Parts: sequence; structure tokens; C-alpha cells
Amino acid sequence: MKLQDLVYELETRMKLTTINIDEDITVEGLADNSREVKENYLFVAVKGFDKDGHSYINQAVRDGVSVVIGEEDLADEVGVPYIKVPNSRRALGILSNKFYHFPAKDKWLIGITGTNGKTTTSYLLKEIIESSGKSCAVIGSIQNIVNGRVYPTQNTTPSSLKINQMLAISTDDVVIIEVTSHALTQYRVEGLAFDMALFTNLSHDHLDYHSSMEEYFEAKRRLFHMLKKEGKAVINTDDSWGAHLERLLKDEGKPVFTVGKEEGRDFQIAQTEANPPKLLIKDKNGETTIYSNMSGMHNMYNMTMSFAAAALVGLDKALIGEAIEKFEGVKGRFQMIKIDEVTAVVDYAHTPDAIYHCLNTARQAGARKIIHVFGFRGDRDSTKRREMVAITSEISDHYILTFDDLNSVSGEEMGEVLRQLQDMHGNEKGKVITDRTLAIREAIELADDGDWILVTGKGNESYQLNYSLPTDSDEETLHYFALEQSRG
Ligand SMILES: CC(=O)N[C@H]1[C@@H](OP(=O)(O)OP(=O)(O)OC[C@H]2O[C@@H](n3ccc(=O)[nH]c3=O)[C@H](O)[C@@H]2O)O[C@H](CO)[C@@H](O)[C@@H]1O[C@H](C)C(=O)N[C@@H](C)C(=O)N[C@H](CCC(=O)O)C(=O)O
Ligand SMILES: Nc1ncnc2c1ncn2[C@@H]1O[C@H](COP(=O)(O)OP(=O)(O)OP(=O)(O)O)[C@@H](O)[C@H]1O
Repeated sequence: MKLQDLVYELETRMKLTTINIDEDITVEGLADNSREVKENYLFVAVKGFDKDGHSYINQAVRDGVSVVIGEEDLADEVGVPYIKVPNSRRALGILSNKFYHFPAKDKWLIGITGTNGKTTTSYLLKEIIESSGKSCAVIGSIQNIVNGRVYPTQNTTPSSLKINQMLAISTDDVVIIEVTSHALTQYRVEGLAFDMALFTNLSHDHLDYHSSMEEYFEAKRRLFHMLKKEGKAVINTDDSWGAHLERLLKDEGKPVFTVGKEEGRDFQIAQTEANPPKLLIKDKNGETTIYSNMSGMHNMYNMTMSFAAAALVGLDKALIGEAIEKFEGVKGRFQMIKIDEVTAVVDYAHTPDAIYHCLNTARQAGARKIIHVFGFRGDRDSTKRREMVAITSEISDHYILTFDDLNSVSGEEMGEVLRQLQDMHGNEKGKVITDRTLAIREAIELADDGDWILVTGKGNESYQLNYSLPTDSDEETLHYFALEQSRG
């Protein structure tokens, strides 16, 4: 592509004064990582949280880039044109969109945001859309699925460059993107125009990144400003932040559709039963009863959100209901494993609200005793930990604090954090066993027939650490014990 076409896009979208560049320069690819540049690429230098992309400019030039974009003044000439912009991450979004010829233009683009439930709602919606004969891509936390092919992912929402690259190869009719608050503040979805945006809920998380809940909410709100003119917002208004968002968007004149328990919601959760799970949804045209495989009030919301989105796309409600009934759930989200007469659950809950829902779901399903095993990620919001301990010490019969991913934190340090949290905020029901596999063993030893063991935090993810048992995930560890039990 001609550099001048890319520059024109930057000038107009970022309202820059005219930039003079050589008309003959062509750009054969984009990179925001110096290790990924090739001959005639355009390199965008991003000032990151860890590294500064500007310090890799010379490296990128040596490797053949034809132009560099950045947001800093450079002390020296770099040998190729350097274009300074107010915000490199935003520029990367704008350039990626243009370079890949606005690849979302002929697709239905659905963004899902919220603290919890993005992945579950995405996969529910994917199942529904596919049952109607359309193809559907998902870009989200477990993996990215494009044209039915699975691509691993590092982030829930990838960089704008990666998103546009995936959109460019996608032949899918619909693309669902899980959009995190990190992504929204880092312009990872810059330039995309959404046909629909869903807000699942907002609760305590990521306050290591956002300075307050208000700031976290404002980040999420940005997605709703990226809706097309006729784009629809679907909001869980039983969540107080959702209700706040509804008011703000209605004031702005945006089409808003509400989900909630009260009469008058566009999609009302009119009735629920826990065991077996049953859901009655009422909307202006009638009611739909759904017998689901998914337990928990939180999943009633996830199902109703996906029902609402699919109905608003124009799909037949009977078909939507059938697709939800067939849905088996997402790996690592309330995934049940039987160990004789004990029910074990692997769940990805890593916020106070998710833990609350997860423990209550087990209680409603008839758990005799609940034994909860969980920990905290190193380098992640430490302010939510007290609340997580308080909730489990209230609801569980026993809980065991253990290691989750440590990231850059040492084992000694995290062990001390767990002991302090237990001393200060726990009660006699709790103990600390840092080795996660031994903590699970202890939970199994504590369990009698009819009891439930909930292992939360890691979900489907593999362990980062080596523990005493030769297993690689909570699921594997629980199967290991199930096999041990069956052998007597
Ligand atoms: C804190 C944070 O959000 N970091 C994200 C950010 O990276 P960064 O700005 O810190 O990158 P950096 O390492 O400082 O590097 C800066 C620049 O130098 C470049 N570089 C670096 C080294 C080099 O040799 N050459 C080079 O050019 C890098 O490519 C980059 O462009 O931008 C990257 C590209 O988009 C992200 O992959 C990265 O996510 C990291 C891996 C991360 O852990 N993020 C988490 C906190 C996150 O975003 N989580 C949310 C989910 C939250 C939820 O569960 O709700 C998510 O969307 O994944
Ligand atoms: N609607 C909901 N409300 C509260 N908690 C929920 C809801 N849906 C799921 N959860 C809890 O959150 C956990 C993660 O669910 P899910 O992966 O669907 O959310 P997510 O928003 O994609 O999370 P993340 O951004 O961390 O990947 C589940 O295992 C469950 O414990």
C-alpha cells in the first residue's frame, strides 16, 4: 500500500496538519514489535508499560522498515521518514484498519464487555448464530476462532494489529469480540464500528490498572461510543453500573435494550429454577422457556444476554432457545467432575462477584458441604483479595488458600500474603496449603458423600508452576484423584 494513503488516513482521523512524505514509498506490512518487522514495513513505536518501542527504532530501521511512526521527539535522524503522532496506540489502530481495507465492513461485529461472563456469553451466542446456518468467529480469552480454525491468544482482546489481521482472513458472517477495559484504554479496537455491544456487569477487578470503579466503568463505556449509528446496546440493568450505562446511553439517544428480572425489561428473566436449570424469558412478543445444562444465576444472565442479542439480530426465538439448550458450557467454567459421590467443580472465578456466584450455585445445586480451593494471581489487583476471602469464609464450610499463577511474585512472598490474609480476614474454616495439588488433595480428604469441592481461579488454564503431583491443570489433578479413588 502507498504510504501516502496510510498517512492520509492518519491525518484525517487524528486531525493532523498535512505531513509531507515521498510519494514513492510503499508499505508492505505493519509491526508494533521490532522483532516482527520485515523489509519495507511500517514500524509503530509504542510507549508501553514495560518497554518503550521508541528505543527499538534503530533496530527496526536496520531490519529494513521504510517508515516509522511514534509519539516522541527523536534526538537524531533515523534514516527513514519519522512521523510523530499524538498517540501511537491509536495510530496503530487507524493504520491497521486502513492497511487491511477495513476488514469488518461486510461483517456483523458484536462486542461484549463486562467484568464477568464475556467468554460464556460469547460462546453461547456463537452456538446460537451457527445453529442458524451462519458462520461466527470469536476473538476472546480462551482462544481465537476464525473460519473455524483455532488460534492461540495471549490477551483476551489482542492488539489492534492482530485483530485487523484476523478480520482480514475471516470469511465469517459474524465476529464476536470480547472487549476488555485494558483494550478500550489501549485503543486495541480503535477504528472498528460495532453493530451491537453487550454489557454483562461490572464489579471489583483490575483496580491495579484503573484508579477507581468510576474509571473502570468509563473505560467499558467507551465500547458503546463505538457502535454504528443504528448499532444496538444490550445491557444487564440489574447491575447498578449497567443501569447507570442505560441512563447515559438513553440520554445520548442510542438504541438500548435491557436485560433483567424486573417487569418492563426488554428481555425479562421472568422465572428461574436452579435444579435442573430452567429459565423463562419474556419479551414484548411472548415468552420462551429454556431447559439448560448450565447451572447458576450468573448463567441465567449469560443465557438471557445471548438470547437478547440473537433475537435482536433477527433470529427465530424457538431456534435460539434450542441452541441454548444444546450448549454444554465453556471449558473451565463450572466444569463438573465426579469423584465417587463427591462433586468437584473447576471454575474460572477470580473476582469477588464470580466467587459469590460460583459458591451459591453449588449451594443451590444441593451441596452438603462446600470445600473451596483458590488463590490469587501475582501482579494482579491485590485489593480484591480481602473480599474474596470474606465471601468464601462466609459461604464455604472449609476453604484452602493456595497458589494461583505467581507471575513475578516469589513463592515465599505469596505464601506470606496468603497467611496474612487468613490471619486478618479469614476464620476457623480456612487454612493455607501453598502447593495447589496438595490443597486439592486436602479438599478431597475433607469431603464426604454429597459434598462439593470448588477449585477456582485457573479454569481451563495450565499451571505455570510445578507442584507435587505430575498434573498440569486443575482438571487433570481432579481426574488424577478420581482415578486414585476408583482404584481404591
Ligand atoms: C499491561 C498491559 O496491558 N500490557 C499490554 C500492552 O503491552 P505493553 O505496552 O506493556 O508492552 P511493552 O512490553 O511495554 O512493549 C512496548 C512496545 O515495545 C515493543 N517492543 C518491545 C520489545 C522489543 O524488543 N521490541 C519492541 O518493539 C512492543 O511490541 C510494544 O509495542 O500492549 C500489548 C499489546 O496490545 C499487550 O499484549 C500487553 O498485555 C499484557 C501481555 C498483559 O498481561 N495485559 C493484561 C493486563 C491485559 O491486557 N488483560 C486483559 C484482560 C483483562 C480481563 O481479564 O478482563 C486483556 O485484554 O488481555
Ligand atoms: N454473568 C456473570 N456474573 C457473575 N459471574 C460470572 C458471570 N458469568 C460468569 N461468571 C463467573 O466468572 C467466571 C469467568 O467467566 P467468563 O470466562 O465467562 O467471564 P469473562 O468475562 O470472559 O472473564 P475474563 O475476562 O476474566 O476472561 C466464571 O467461571 C464464573 O465463575
